[in-house]
Amino acid sequence: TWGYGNDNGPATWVKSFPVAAGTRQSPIDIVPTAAKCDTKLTENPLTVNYSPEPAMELCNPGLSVKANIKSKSVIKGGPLEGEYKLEQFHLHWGSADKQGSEHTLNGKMFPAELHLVHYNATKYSSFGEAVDKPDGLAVFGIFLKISDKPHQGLKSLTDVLSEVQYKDKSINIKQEYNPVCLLPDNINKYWTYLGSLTTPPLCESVTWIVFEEPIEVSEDQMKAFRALCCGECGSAPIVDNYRPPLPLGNRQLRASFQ
Ligand SMILES: CC(C)NC[C@H](O)COc1ccc(S(N)(=O)=O)cc1
Ligand SMILES: [Zn+2]
Repeated sequence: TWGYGNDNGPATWVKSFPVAAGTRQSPIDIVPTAAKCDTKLTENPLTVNYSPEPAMELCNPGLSVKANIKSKSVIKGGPLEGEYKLEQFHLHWGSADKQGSEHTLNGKMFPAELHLVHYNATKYSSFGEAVDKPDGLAVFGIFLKISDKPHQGLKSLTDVLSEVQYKDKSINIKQEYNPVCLLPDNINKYWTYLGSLTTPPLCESVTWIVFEEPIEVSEDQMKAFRALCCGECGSAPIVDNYRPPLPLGNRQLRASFQ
């Protein structure tokens, strides 16, 4: 099956998923000077209405760590038509701080990138129905950068990652958890473009919203992600689970700010 190794990594995915060679693939390199500032985005602010998730499920599907959301947490506005409902969030990270993010900023990689995955609940009845529709999904991309202080919101997760160290392990976070704690302070500054899932099946169904402001995590929190395993005890660590950027091609990258 697909992965991030030499024999099954991003360059091989096109064999089983021909859309990998499509015209609206993700991630991309974000070049702020090439983005068009669109006042329609500022006039129609992005609004986030997340709710606390009681007993949030955290799992290790083998190539990342993922939290599944049951509560009604929704977003709308900005580039979006209709209301999009939060389905799950997960991360991509590197084996070292110099790499790990999927989107890059003027060619620079961040140590990690957080994805909050939403589906168009106005038009579709489930994530599974929305996942392959051109207006099906909206994903928040949030860069992580290293600071000497741990990220308090992520701490509830990084403190228990050892309990989902192995593939197919899952736990419930006891304390109720509101994913709003993962967002940067300023969500009014973002870039947006039409793209895809960054892993197979690579569906061209995502309106990407990548925030300019990173969230700050500690080196110890990065080490906790890097201690997760791809399989059972003794298997390789989950690291460098990122797809390198694809060409923007004819797409317009829009900015919500000057
Ligand atoms: C075909 C469906 C039902 N299964 C899809 C599978 O869950 C993968 O879903 C996803 C969801 C989000 C992303 S990303 N990195 O672009 O945010 C990638 C794959
Ligand atoms: Zn992702």
